[in-house]
Amino acid sequence: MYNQKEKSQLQVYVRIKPNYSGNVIQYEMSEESNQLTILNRPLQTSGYYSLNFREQTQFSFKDILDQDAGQEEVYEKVAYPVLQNFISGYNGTIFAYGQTGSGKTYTMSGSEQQQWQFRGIIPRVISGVFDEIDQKKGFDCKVFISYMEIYNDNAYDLLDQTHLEEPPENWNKVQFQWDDEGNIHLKNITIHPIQNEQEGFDKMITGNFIKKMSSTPINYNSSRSHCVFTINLEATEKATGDQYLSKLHLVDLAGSERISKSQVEGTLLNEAKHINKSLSFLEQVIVALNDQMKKGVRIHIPYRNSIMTTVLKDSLGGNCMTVMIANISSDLENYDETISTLRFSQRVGQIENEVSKNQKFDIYKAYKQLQQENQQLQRRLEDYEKNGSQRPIASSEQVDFEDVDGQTAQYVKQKVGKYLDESSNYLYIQDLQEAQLCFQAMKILYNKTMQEYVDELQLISGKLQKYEVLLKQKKQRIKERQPDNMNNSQEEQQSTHQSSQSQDEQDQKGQMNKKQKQDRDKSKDKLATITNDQLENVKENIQQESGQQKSILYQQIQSQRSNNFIKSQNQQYQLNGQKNNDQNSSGDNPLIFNLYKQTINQKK
Ligand SMILES: Nc1ncnc2c1ncn2[C@@H]1O[C@H](COP(=O)(O)OP(=O)(O)OP(=O)(O)O)[C@@H](O)[C@H]1O
Repeated sequence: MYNQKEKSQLQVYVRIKPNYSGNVIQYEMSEESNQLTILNRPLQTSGYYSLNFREQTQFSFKDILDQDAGQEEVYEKVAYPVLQNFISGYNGTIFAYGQTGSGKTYTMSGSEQQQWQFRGIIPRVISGVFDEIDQKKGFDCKVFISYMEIYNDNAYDLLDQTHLEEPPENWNKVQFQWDDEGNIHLKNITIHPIQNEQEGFDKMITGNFIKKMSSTPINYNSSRSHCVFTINLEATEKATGDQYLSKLHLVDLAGSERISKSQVEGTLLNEAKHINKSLSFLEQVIVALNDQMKKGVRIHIPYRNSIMTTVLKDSLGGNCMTVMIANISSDLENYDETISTLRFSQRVGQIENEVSKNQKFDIYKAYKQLQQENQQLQRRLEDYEKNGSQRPIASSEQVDFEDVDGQTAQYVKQKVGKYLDESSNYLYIQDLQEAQLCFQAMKILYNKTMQEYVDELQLISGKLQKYEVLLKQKKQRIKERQPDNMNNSQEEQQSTHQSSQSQDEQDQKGQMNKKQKQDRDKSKDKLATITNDQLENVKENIQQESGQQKSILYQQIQSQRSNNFIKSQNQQYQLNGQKNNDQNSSGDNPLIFNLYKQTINQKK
């Protein structure tokens, strides 16, 4: 999107018409650099454009639309960017240039059979304009259409309904008038407001119909005229009342033709001469513009030599974003014309336009502003004459943001903002009024920043108060827990120690329990996997073991018995005096039973 006053190089696209004949120009395309290289040349060349071996065969473009490029792709790549700028208030031109039959009308209007899917740039732009306007919130938009034909260097209105009844020779010619500043004004052309795309299509169809009616039966299939379909947009910003006016020319030029080759006579010869003449005037304008650019000084550009160059004055070297489509044929028979179109396109591609947004000058607004300024200056002059010095501006003369429009207010605020945040080193002030606004902007910014600081400080102090209360509560709790002397604290320490000890013990216990449980679980798991044979083995082992134990016990009991027996015998002997009691030596002796029990328990 362009900002105010920017350089814009003319953009040139090449579109290659599909060729189904075997005799073709061979070419190569480089996708990265968008270069088209012609690889072969015909054995024999003749006619208008002479070729030699030093002929340029490599050409650069904004983009190459090869034979398979569809109408939608052409619209998206070529027309849509121009349309977007047009909606934003910049002038635009799209023109198709090329030899007869190379596809100019197909590109601009579409298929002659009127198949909707093959519609060209003009109907697509009409739809696009209304789509874009729908998105343009905050603006009131009005769209106007005019349609003009330039035939034999005369211009006619294709939307004048009277032309449907009158023969072309009775039609009013469009008049061109140049003002002192070099602007062109048209007379005898109707400009039609349209509300929607359907009304736009209706105008296009009406214009094409009138054009066809005017064609002689001989040139029925070939457009022998230049056609200029123009859309004007008037966009008014609702908030400010500012108006932007932009115009978009969609131009289908007549085909360049080699007279000797076409061998035409009479009317057709006359037409061909006019077409070639106007195209050569177009070429002269392009050459002059290139010259001007190279030299860097203003030279005369011969716009007035033909009506077509007059109409395209703004589009070539003026305030306009201009795009050219060079339509070429890849038929070897058209080699010279194709090379000629390619050469012409390279010269066009070097032209630079200077584009800017077209804001409508509101004379009433400007008058009011000047009146206000004048009053202020007069008062200051009076004061100066009275006091001999400049007094400060009285508050009644003070201008503030409420007195200026939204755009000015925003501009001043942005300027001051940039100066204060140091993205700009200077603060340029145009007049006293702007100086007042700058100071006010600074005051607003200062107050805003101060308010932000105050808010931040209040937030911090609130947080601090909260922390203070929490701190107090904590201190209080600590105090409450501290009784009169340190003993308590020792006790506290001890109890803490004990509790931590018992805690340790509990932990240990817990861990042991846990371990035991784990072991039990493990054994359970093991038991679950033991087979019957293993169980029998275990049983046998236990039996063997208990047998061994029994015999050990038996031996122990025996020895005990004999000891006891000896002891008791001794006692008996001691008590009864040498009396022998055999009863105490029996196996059912309670002493043996207890010993047995004791041993079993030990074993367990
Ligand atoms: N890209 C294309 N795809 C399919 N058909 C095409 C293409 N370009 C052109 N044609 C067909 O070629 C024929 C000639 O095209 P067109 O009338 O657009 O040429 P022109 O350059 O406008 O000729 P003139 O200068 O005589 O008006 C038409 O029948 C058109 O439908």
